[in-house]
Amino acid sequence: MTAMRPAVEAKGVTRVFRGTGQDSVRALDNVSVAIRENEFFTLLGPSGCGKTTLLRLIAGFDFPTDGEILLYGQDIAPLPPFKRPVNTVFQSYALFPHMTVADNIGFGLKMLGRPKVEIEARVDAMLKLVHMQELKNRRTSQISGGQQQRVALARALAPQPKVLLLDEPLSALDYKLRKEMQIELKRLQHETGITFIFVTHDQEEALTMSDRIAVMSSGNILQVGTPWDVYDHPAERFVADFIGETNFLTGTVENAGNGQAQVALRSGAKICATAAVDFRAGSNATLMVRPEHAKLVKGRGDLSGTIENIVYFGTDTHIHVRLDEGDVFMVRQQNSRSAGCGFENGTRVGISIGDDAAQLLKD
Ligand SMILES: Nc1ncnc2c1ncn2[C@@H]1O[C@H](COP(=O)(O)OP(=O)(O)OP(=O)(O)O)[C@@H](O)[C@H]1O
Repeated sequence: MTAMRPAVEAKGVTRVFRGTGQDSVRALDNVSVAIRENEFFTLLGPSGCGKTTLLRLIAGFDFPTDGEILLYGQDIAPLPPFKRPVNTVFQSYALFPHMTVADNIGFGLKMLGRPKVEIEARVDAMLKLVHMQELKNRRTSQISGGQQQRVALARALAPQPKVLLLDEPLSALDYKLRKEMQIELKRLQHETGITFIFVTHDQEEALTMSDRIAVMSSGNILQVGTPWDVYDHPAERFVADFIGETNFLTGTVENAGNGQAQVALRSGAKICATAAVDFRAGSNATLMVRPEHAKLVKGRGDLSGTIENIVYFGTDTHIHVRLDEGDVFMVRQQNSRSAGCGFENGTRVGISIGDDAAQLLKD
């Protein structure tokens, strides 16, 4: 099956930046990952976790200290950046302000020495792809940020790379435009069939756009999975905490097996949880419960506490409950037009955690 063939593979890649004297930074630490052909693959993680470093190694702007990068099974170490079937869209766009939109888009093809008629046809096709035909002869200094972003994409796509690397390409755009461009990028990836490797530290952007996400921290990939995998079945606490909002509860595992566990909470309640790895009975455990998977009840629940804060968000309401054990637990309720959330600050409430709501985590 061609769809499963890795387009890009990192095998045991380490990149150490040596500073002056003793200090050195291990930006990537023995990273292995396989990115499939035609995939929208996202590298997600906090600032400094190594996302850009991995992208630069794939592009050929930098070299691994150890390990190798394969493109369709071939080690690409000997290939300089311009010989790799890979192109990059930078955060800054890096357009030429004195050139027209069309000349910017055709620039890479011109550098490759392609014939003029081919360049013109390709530029027209790219203008159509990014819906910019009308602005063909404008200088890029005379178009908006969102339009510049489209030109940068068209320019990177014009030479028909097999892989497109995108380093936080939407971060300079305002919220609405960013949302529009997210949909636009998905459409472009779908229409061109090119493998996209997208870097972001914005978890919402990663969840909405990606086929699969690699969650990174301190030079390591902690989990690779679909948006659903990493949101609903995070393998460890860092992933659960970094993606979306979540509640953590501590308890003791009573029995576990076959991906399930029963955990006794400090409140005395017993909760059934899914478990990505095996846990031994008697061990201490951290449970994760997403705020939308818990329910406030007026009587007794699995947990009990007092409402401390109610925050209205339009589509939903976040209700913060101070548990009797001391921590704050957040419940998210969807709003309806006809009624408020039905609770008030200072009210004693129970929190009910459904059978399928909790996940046991590795710390
Ligand atoms: N040329 C360099 N020399 C020394 N250290 C570097 C160099 N480039 C990156 N680093 C360090 O390597 C680590 C990873 O950096 P990288 O740029 O890959 O992170 P990132 O996840 O892309 O972060 P951001 O989201 O802030 O762009 C950081 O600690 C960074 O300071």
